Amino acid sequence: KIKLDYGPLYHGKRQDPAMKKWRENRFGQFIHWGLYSIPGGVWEGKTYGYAAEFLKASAGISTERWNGLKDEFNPTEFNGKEWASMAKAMGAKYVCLTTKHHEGFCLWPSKYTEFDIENTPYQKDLMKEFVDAYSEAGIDVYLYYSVLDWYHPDWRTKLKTMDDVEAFERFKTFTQNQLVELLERYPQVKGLWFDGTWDQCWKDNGKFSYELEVLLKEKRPGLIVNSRLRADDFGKRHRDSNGDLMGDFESGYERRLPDPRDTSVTKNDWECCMTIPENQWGYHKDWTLTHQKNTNELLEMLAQCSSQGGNFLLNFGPNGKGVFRAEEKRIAREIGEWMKTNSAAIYGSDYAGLKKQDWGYFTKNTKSGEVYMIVFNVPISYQLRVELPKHQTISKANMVGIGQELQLEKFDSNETFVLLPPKSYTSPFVIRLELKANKKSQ
Ligand SMILES: Cc1ccc([C@@H]2N[C@@H](C)[C@@H](O)[C@H]2O)cc1
Repeated sequence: KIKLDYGPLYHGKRQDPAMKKWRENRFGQFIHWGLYSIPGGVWEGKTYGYAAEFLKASAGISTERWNGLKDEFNPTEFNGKEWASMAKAMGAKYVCLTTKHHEGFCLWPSKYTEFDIENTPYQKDLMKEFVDAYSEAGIDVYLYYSVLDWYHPDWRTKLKTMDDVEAFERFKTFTQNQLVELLERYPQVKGLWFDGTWDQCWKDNGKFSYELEVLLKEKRPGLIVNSRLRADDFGKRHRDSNGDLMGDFESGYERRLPDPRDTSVTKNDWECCMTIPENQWGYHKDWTLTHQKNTNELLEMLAQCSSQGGNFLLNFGPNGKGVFRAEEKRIAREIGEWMKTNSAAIYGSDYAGLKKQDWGYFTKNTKSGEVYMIVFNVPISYQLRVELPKHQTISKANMVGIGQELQLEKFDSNETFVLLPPKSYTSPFVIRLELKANKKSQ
């Protein structure tokens, strides 16, 4: 092992109540909202297909023109309670909102910059309304914060000269001040979701990132931070120079999932963040440009994450007025419908320690020990062939919701056919299993 002064604060999975709640939550809502939400990927009549939150770059917009968007930011239709009730109905147990994305615009009134909500026609502390509404709805609030800041004069991607180093020292102080300010202004916040830490400037500041994690966790005991905050002594990120995770959960799965058979991911807590279109985090006016994931596709991702001991953070991008798209509202409603019947297989679930098979995903409820099959692929034989470890067999199988008991047919020493009534299955369903030890004699 390489000796590190600025590696992880601890090893393994945290077992304190705050982290256990994070783990039980399993399903969260990501929200990207900022000045980029106003143009929505269209500039001077031209539509740009790349991620809408990068429109400044894709359309080659000058900094002053882009920053001028703050004088148009007036989300009069924003209603925190409405947002929170949509998320509640969807079944999200936590939410993560962009307080400041790479553009540097702050959705809260910050003492440390004038590029914030206070200096817009809207003026009000939108973040407070948001945090209060979601907290009152019983949804844990996390805050996304981009270290990368296109607006701030002291931001540097790499530190080439002494001038750069001095500027970046000021930038580090600014960053720390803003983060402490967020924790002080919004005491309900459970954690911070860092982004924009891939540049050399940050890799050269592993010590600072370590001290920042210590400081923030002292300020807010139980605070949860993602793996993107940290760099180690040698500039390694997410995992240190020994391959050990830094931060409280691995957050490198962005718009992608691990291989469903990869059991190594179960060693740490981890989260996949996902867009509904192929690659739009901020609001984009035209979702027809790329594939839009449908509800069953998203439910499969949620099920896979739970089956491998990870969380699923599904992104929504409200427009500049604070309104979600019709597609997003429909998907939220449809996911919520499914969760009403099947959430026992998701909330409080974890890796079941069973082999992944083609019909779908196993999960296990850590409290009850209940084992579930979340089925996405019904074979044309209508027989689910279920393989368990040698010493285990299925004694009972019930469809969750309707409760119907399914016929079982033992096969070989450790396989069971679960027989499905032959009919059309148009959405994923959950089977609750009762397992029993195999009699040694057979
Ligand atoms: C190359 C690249 C940089 C930043 C991102 C940001 N991370 C996601 C979580 C979004 O915030 C996206 O804008 C995506 C791709």
